[in-house]
Amino acid sequence: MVKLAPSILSADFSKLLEHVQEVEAAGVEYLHIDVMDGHFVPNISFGAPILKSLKGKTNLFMDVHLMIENPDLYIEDFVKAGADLINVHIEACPHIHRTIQLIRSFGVKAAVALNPGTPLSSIEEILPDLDMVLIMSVNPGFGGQSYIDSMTDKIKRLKDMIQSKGLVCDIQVDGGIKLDNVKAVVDAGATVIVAGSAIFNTPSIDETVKAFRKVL
Ligand SMILES: O=C(CO)[C@@H](O)[C@H](O)COP(=O)(O)O
Repeated sequence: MVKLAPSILSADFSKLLEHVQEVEAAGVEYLHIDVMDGHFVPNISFGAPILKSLKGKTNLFMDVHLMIENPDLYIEDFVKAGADLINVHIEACPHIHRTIQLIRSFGVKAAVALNPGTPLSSIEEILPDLDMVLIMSVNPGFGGQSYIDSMTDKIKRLKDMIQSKGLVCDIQVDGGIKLDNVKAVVDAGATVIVAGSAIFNTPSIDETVKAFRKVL
């Protein structure tokens, strides 16, 4: 089954717990935590204390997307704060094998994200060590951008790469996903869908999640 991962970047932070409880009650599987440092991406979001504040208040799987430089320095903090999966950008990790081992040493799942302009070949060697690959379908930094159409073919090629190696690895897609394009993204091979503005900037989170579920 395709999993849904609402990105709290688009939530109203003054009602964060309420919003998290709403998406959980609506039946999503993951909570996508977008961490931005103002260096790797041109925006600052929040750090581990926000994740820690949700610890014990939700049973959602905590999917932490680190859009930061030097992620190795912060991985332990995010695990202690409640991360179930840590996702680092290949562009921010010169020693990606070591970074993946570091993530695994804390007993959580490991994923790597690729910016739209980064080729799939950059993760070929590390693919057997990953639980998930994130294809960014917008340039990271902001919610509410438009899906880059050429990413659909990239998702298909990643699916072929995973299958040809006989691996089991989730494909997450993030950026510009709406009710009207999510089916094409899933048909291409996505198994985990991130949606921020499409879920949180709607009159009814519950109805929107149900509408996504109907398409997935
Ligand atoms: O990581 C990012 C942006 O950098 C995403 O997770 C966005 O937050 C998704 O938002 P929408 O495009 O769905 O509004």
